[in-house]
Amino acid sequence: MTAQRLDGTATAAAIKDELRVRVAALRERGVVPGLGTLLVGDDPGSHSYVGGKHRDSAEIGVESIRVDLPADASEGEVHAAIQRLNADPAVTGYIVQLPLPAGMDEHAALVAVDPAKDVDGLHPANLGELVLGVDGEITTPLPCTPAGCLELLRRHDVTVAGKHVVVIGRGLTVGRPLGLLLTRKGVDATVTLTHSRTRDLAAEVRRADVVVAAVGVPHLVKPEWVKPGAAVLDVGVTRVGTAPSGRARLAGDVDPGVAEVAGWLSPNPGGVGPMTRAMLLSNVVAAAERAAGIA
Ligand SMILES: Nc1nc(=O)c2c([nH]1)NC[C@@H]1CN(c3ccc(C(=O)N[C@@H](CCC(=O)O)C(=O)O)cc3)C=[N+]21
Repeated sequence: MTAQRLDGTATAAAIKDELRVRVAALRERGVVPGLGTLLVGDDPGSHSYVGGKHRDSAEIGVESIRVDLPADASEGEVHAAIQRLNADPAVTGYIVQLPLPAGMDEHAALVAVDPAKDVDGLHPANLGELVLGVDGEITTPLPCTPAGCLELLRRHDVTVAGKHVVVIGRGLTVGRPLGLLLTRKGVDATVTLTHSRTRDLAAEVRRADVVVAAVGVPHLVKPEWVKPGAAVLDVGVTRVGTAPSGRARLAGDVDPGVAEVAGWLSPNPGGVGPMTRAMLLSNVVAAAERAAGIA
């Protein structure tokens, strides 16, 4: 492997160390931050991610409020749970884990979250700030995975200003908000946002200084597609079977051969996933500070 490793596990640990200090300061003032999760159904990936979020919270002194509903819960039950989380003073912020069971209206669920408690940064009011607040500092929570991608690059001194970033995937949680974030003043990347109808994806990727793959197609990005020295972030993850040990076999969006061509590569697991969780905690701590009147 020639590419340098964009180590999300180590970077997330450093961020958690910083957050632990801020949580201790809040607790000293009698403010106890709490992270809520609402999980509907039994998707194994979702269960694993939600478990990780609560483990991280415990590590830095953030309380956990976990609400799990069965796969056959009604839309009314989901919305009742959202209203309880909105009203619960122990919940500083919470997320509605996606995807919701097939047929359930995800947009309606995201809109029902109190924007002040939306630590996913996915409420339309908060996503709207990414579009409308182009110039100034924004104080609303940023979507966790896009923010995690930028922070992972920043903490490895990989700059994006003036560079060409090709994002693969236009989904709500990663590609679409990442494009908005990258083109903000002060970040200043030039972005190509590609998707399933892009005509020649390989040609787009070849022009990229930075590639972010967030589609959930195993090993989509091939070594021949990558400009030598480019930075590559492998965001997507797909369960591709079960190992003899019983553990899920996971595959990222980036072919392992890319490590021979890229200048920087985020491992998967151990790259953007832990950063997503660190940014979620960062949003919770910032929300608690805002609620306590701390700048
Ligand atoms: N409302 C909402 N917000 C989300 O942020 C959200 C979501 N829904 N739905 C699903 C995706 C996916 N996601 C991940 C978070 C952490 C890891 C993570 O920590 N992964 C570990 C491995 C964990 C494992 O082995 O299962 C790693 O990459 O090293 C992965 C994926 C958040 N998402």
